Amino acid sequence: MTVAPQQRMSAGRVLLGYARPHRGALVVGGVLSLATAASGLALPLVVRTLIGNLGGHGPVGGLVVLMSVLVLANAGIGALGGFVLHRTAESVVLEARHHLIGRLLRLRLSAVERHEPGDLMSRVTADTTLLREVTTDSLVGGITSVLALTATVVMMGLLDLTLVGVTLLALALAVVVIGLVVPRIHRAARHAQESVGVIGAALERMFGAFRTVKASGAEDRETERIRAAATEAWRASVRAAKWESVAGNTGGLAVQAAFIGVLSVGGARVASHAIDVGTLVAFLLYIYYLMPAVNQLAGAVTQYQVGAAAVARIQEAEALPVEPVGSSDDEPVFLAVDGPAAVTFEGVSFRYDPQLPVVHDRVSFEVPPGGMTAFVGPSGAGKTTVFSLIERFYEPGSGRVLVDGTDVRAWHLTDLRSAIGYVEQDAPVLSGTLRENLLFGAPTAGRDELEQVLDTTRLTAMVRALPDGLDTTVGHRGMKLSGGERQRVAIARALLRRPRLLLLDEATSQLDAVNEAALRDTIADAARTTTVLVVAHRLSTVTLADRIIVMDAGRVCATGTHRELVAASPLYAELAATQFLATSGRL
Ligand SMILES: Nc1ncnc2c1ncn2[C@@H]1O[C@H](COP(=O)(O)OP(=O)(O)OP(=O)(O)O)[C@@H](O)[C@H]1O
Repeated sequence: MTVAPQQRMSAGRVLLGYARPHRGALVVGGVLSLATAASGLALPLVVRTLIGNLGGHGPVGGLVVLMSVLVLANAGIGALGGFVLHRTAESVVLEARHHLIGRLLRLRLSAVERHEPGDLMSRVTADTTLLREVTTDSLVGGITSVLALTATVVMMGLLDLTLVGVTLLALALAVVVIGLVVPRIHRAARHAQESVGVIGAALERMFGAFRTVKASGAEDRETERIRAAATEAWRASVRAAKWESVAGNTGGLAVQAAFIGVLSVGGARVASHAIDVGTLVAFLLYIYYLMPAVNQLAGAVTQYQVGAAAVARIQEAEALPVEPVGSSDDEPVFLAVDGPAAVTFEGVSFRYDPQLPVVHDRVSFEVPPGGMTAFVGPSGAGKTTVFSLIERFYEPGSGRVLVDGTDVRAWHLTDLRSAIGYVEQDAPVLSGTLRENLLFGAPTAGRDELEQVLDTTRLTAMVRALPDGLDTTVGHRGMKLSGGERQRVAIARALLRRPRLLLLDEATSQLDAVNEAALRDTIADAARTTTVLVVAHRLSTVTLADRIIVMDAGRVCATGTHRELVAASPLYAELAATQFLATSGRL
């Protein structure tokens, strides 16, 4: 998954964007960190005075108390500052997650279909988590370490400029080495995060088809796939750790080198009376204080590389196309009409992707309001795609899809979808209670409506037989419901939205006689109050239809009633004779 360069903001700007709402807390955390460093910086000056006073040249007791106070203040302020910064870092992670989640649910179907769900999930979970360290280590750590470094060097400058020169020379070497290592850290971190995405995708594939994996005896092979992805993530992380370690220790090494240089040059300057011993000791203590600041800065630079790789992956997910909130011309059409809706296809041509074959080739038909219309045709004829275009999951390449005479692109998307009830072929049951499942599309529906819909979908008896009635938990993907029950639960969910248009993609699986009759009655009842379009796989459904649209290879090849089509359409006659499931004996 890649994003055009012009769409990309620098990782730093993106991070600042996430951090902006929390800038107050960041500043407080940063100031507390600085105060910690400052209280530490004062210590060498006190030490210098103390050494000067030793041997009876001045008071010592008060200075020892002052040193103790500084040490305690250093610890207390440090702890508070650390907490404030970590809390803020968590808030930055939350900010990034909220932003990303808000976009993910509005993604276009085509964008989601072209990506591994597990990888998309890892961008919300794993990649955003990395922003926590980036915020504390890079954003705040970077700024505070630069300030602390500057302050330390200024304090050193007040003591002796020659020794400052020696110190900076040693530090310059570290800058060169870290500069060389940084791109390697970025590449390794990026690779590690991609591998975590691959683990997510592999897990999703395995859990998504758990029964098939077991039934196919593919446990070992799938385990190997996931392990391979995990090993790849380990390998890349170890590579990143290696370069991070080089960068981190180069900073420490430079400070040690500065220590030796200052000791040698400083010793010579003490011998030549250019500076006194107290100044040299104070200077050496400052070098000791330089160590954490230099290490922090090196950590900030390396963490930034990890964060930049994470930000790039988050940005890729955010750059995926989302559905328009309003209509295409942004003038919402509010069709506050009740009752069944009409549907018209006017010369609709469509393909899912420019590289894929045409799925609809100038499809035209008209469905008046009310009644039941069945779409039939061989597998792959483009029947389900009709529903996807009505729902505006995709847009036609040419031609128009009209609902109630208005192009679906002119409808406000929310209005359009709230006018439609859609039952997918493999209707999913969401984890939760039966009640939650039913109210999913209409959370405010009342008890009476619920009972009425249960009645329409012939579910009342089943619900009564359940131990907890509507509050029975239906497992992950509705494993506790039969195929027929699942389909009727999905129809009930759709009907509770009081749709003006019900799109029902009939399951291809065989149903028992009871479920078959229940489904048939359900559809007949629904067609009394709403326009029902059914992708039909059963003869019992098509014989019920007021009109049947026969599709073949992306075209409408015949329209009529069952009786008319059996006589007029050879394709329909063949389908009726050979392909429809569950003949109800009404040919
Ligand atoms: N999301 C998609 N991305 C790419 N191609 C798709 C997608 N959905 C369907 N297709 C392809 O479009 C063609 C028509 O599919 P569609 O689901 O509309 O057929 P159908 O008539 O409903 O078939 P069936 O009766 O088997 O459900 C098929 O060749 C299918 O492979």
